Amino acid sequence: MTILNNDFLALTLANQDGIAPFQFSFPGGVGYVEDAGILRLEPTQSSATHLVLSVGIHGNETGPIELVNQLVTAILKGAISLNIRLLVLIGNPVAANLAKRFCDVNLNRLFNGAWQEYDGFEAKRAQRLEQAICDFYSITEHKTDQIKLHYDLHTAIRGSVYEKFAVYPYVKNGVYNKEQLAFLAASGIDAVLLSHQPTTTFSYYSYAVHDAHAFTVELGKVYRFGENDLSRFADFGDSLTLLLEQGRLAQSSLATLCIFRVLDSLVKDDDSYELSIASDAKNFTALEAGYRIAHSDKGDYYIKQTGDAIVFPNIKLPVGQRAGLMVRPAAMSDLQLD
Ligand SMILES: O=C(O)CCC(=O)N[C@@H](CCC(=O)O)C(=O)O
Ligand SMILES: [Zn+2]
Repeated sequence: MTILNNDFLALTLANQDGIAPFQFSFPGGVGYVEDAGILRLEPTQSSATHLVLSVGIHGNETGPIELVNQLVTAILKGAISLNIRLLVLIGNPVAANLAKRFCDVNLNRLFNGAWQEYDGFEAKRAQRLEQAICDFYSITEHKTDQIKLHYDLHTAIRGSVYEKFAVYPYVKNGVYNKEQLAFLAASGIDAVLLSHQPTTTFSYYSYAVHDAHAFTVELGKVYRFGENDLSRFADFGDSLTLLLEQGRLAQSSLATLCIFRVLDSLVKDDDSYELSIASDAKNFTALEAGYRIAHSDKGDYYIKQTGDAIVFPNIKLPVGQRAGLMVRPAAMSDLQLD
């Protein structure tokens, strides 16, 4: 069996509930479709670099899905010669077919085993995706000098002052990887948010459980399939192509990266919860000290310092979930880098 027209996305969307595993060859390696939206590509030459590219963890975030599907097609046709191990995950094909962020529960809150507390499609899917990553990285066990990477690609619901940005999952020693930051800078990323606590996101899972260099990467704003301007992701696509072909991380000066530390996670604590932010206000809009950004019958949240900003404001979610992140600009020179 092969992937018709080398179009892994079409195969995935046509088989959203599952697919019998099959193997095929492509110029330069062997491919394994392991399940719906789960594709492993093994180059002929063994490699110490193990890259996970996940897209569509939120079904309506279609731009990165189209970008990665193009890269996969190019590999399968031989237009990109693959020299590292690659696992491609199209996270939520059911929601993608419905043009929805998720069906039952936000998939990107279910990792690190949190799926065990939920029912429904996404809970099963989070378990399946964790298993796919475990299997993929298992080859690195008892080997030295292995490079485990996971870029979880998203697009944001609103526009952003910094169009492309990354979330650096919480790192327990507070030391950030210079090579990864330089890779993000070279890939057209404008800003990086340093998380302040462990979470149940996909990128945090890969960092915490597998010790991978893992990031949530926001490549712009949400659009429907066919409406994305992929030229806006060209820098990221070029960096990925270099990595796939040569196993090298593109590098640029860190000077172009704006750094933000996450101060607080705003949590929707009651049905009465409101955020005082215009529906068209962009992520990273700076706010004045003392401004009441959140209010509910249970309490308020006031901006602590002028210049603090909100990212991912959203109250269309269940009580108990994250309604936004409060962030504060930081200087790159204040970061501990290795
Ligand atoms: O624009 C929004 O409000 C959400 C965009 C999105 O899906 N972001 C991720 C970030 C994950 C992280 O914090 O690492 C999410 O909310 O799951
Ligand atoms: Zn997302």
